[in-house]
Amino acid sequence: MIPNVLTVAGSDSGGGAGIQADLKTMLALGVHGMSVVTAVTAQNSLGVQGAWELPVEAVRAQYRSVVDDIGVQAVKTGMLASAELVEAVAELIAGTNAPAVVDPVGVSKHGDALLAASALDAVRTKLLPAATVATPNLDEVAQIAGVRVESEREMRAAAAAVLEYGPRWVLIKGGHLPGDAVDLLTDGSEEHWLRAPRHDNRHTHGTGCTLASAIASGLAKGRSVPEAVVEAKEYVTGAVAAGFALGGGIGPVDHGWRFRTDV
Ligand SMILES: Nc1ncnc2c1ncn2[C@@H]1O[C@H](COP(=O)(O)OP(=O)(O)OP(=O)(O)O)[C@@H](O)[C@H]1O
Ligand SMILES: Cc1ncc(COP(=O)(O)O)c(N)n1
Repeated sequence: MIPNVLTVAGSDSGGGAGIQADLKTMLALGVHGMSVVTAVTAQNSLGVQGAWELPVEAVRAQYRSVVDDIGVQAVKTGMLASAELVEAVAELIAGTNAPAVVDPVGVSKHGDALLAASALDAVRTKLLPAATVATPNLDEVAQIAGVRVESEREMRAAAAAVLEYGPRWVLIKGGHLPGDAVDLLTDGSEEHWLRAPRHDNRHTHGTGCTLASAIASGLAKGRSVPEAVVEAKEYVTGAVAAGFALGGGIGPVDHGWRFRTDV
């Protein structure tokens, strides 16, 4: 049986992040990808030119259509845009009997806001408690938990601060620190450090979405959280290494890097 994985996220018209990155990752990792669109962005390699949220009713209806008939073995959330959408999605995933990977997307790589400041409280009190794994980057940790991380050592305190909000596991992504690309996975008792060489490639659009979707795909296949995260890290590291130029700015990671034999 092919496991079903659902992404609840925003559309990136440029195809590098959001829903598009999620579905490509799911295909590459051998699961059936499905989507609930929360917002539509006009986006390319230069930034986000516009964003439009969907009504809560449209988000709920998409979710129910998928879960009630097809069923899901894992859910991933990304851009949720507003407090109203965060609350609705948190309630939906809390009521679904499947692991949830929550990527608390705050701003794009170019600094465009993808979440209203007024939604942060709902992220802390509703969304994070419903997460099996939360995957904040360092900017999101600062926004959500008020903890600034400037060195690998400080990632431990950041993880503890995020775990206070109730996710079962947290993966602190250290992609924005200099040096190796180091992430910390912990549930408060086990600690797993994931280290990969930093690829000196500016075409890294979509790393966060890709990593979270890869984790959800692994969980849907029945992997444990640490196993799914190790495999997802390998996948995203290869995708960053193969990232390619597109447009005039930051190009996407290559979701198809494992399939390429002809370029
Ligand atoms: N240059 C790089 N080389 C190798 N791995 C990287 C690089 N940049 C990021 N990563 C890895 O990619 C994953 C995503 O981390 P990152 O901190 O970039 O997430 P993000 O900030 O949510 O993504 P984005 O910056 O695209 O919004 C992590 O596993 C991180 O270590
Ligand atoms: C619609 C949408 N969702 C998420 C991101 C962040 O992308 P990432 O953190 O993977 O680079 C984005 N740029 N656009």
